Amino acid sequence: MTQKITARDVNVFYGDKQAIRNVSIDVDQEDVTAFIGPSGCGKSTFLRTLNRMNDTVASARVEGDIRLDGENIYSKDMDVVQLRARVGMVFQKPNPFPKSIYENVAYGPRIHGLANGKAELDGIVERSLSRAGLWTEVKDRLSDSGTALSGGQQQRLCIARAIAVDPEVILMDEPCSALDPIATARIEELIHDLRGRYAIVIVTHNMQQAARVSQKTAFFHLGELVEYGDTNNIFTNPREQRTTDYITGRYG
Ligand SMILES: Nc1ncnc2c1ncn2[C@@H]1O[C@H](COP(=O)(O)OP(=O)(O)OP(=O)(O)O)[C@@H](O)[C@H]1O
Repeated sequence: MTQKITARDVNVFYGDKQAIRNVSIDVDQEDVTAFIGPSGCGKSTFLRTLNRMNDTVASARVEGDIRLDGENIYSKDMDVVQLRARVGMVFQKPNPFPKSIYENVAYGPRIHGLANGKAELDGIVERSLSRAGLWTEVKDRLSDSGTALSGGQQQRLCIARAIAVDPEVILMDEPCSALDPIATARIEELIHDLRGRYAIVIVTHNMQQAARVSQKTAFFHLGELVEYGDTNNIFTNPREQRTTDYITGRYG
């Protein structure tokens, strides 16, 4: 297993309030890793440390060591725009730009200078939409607005947008929580298809979803990483009482 991300002794504060306590974790390249835990336990906060999205929150402070392929992502030399292309993110609520489907996907490659001319850009757009499982549905209406798509299609468009800049890691923060069961199933299938090409980390409230899509599961509680291991073990044979309590529905 190749470790794509290594995090050591990570603490996150919002002002005086500590949201993450001494979290250390390795994220494997080949796996889908799920972050689970009750509301407010810090899953999203920790996820957002992995591409420095917390930089956008004025009160947030991150301590500790987080590396992408061994490179310290909090070092002064790190180009955050570049980092967020390498570590893409998909949010809870689909958030396409109010632009055409084509532009939603083409925007990133264009600003990162990934395409040499229109034909190459067209190729990236087609490949990204195909990988996101959306191409056949939208290929005849690429100039329609991204916001006119259904919620599930919008979320796949956001995944295509992340894919378009050729990321190494995709972070997903409850990507299905605004979607119906059919759209959810499509995203879960898509996560299966994308596995291996990208390291994927998904925050989910839904334990069945974590069990279905992930190979590794991390259980967070009150800002701590209580237990981390193979998804099968976490759900069938957890080591910690707090994990047992959570997966058997005693809280959360
Ligand atoms: N921008 C912020 N400013 C201040 N406190 C915050 C901020 N964002 C999160 N918190 C606090 O940090 C803690 C962890 O929140 P976080 O959203 O990471 O948890 P979560 O496990 O993802 O929860 P949920 O599942 O409800 O989204 C909570 O106590 C929350 O109130």
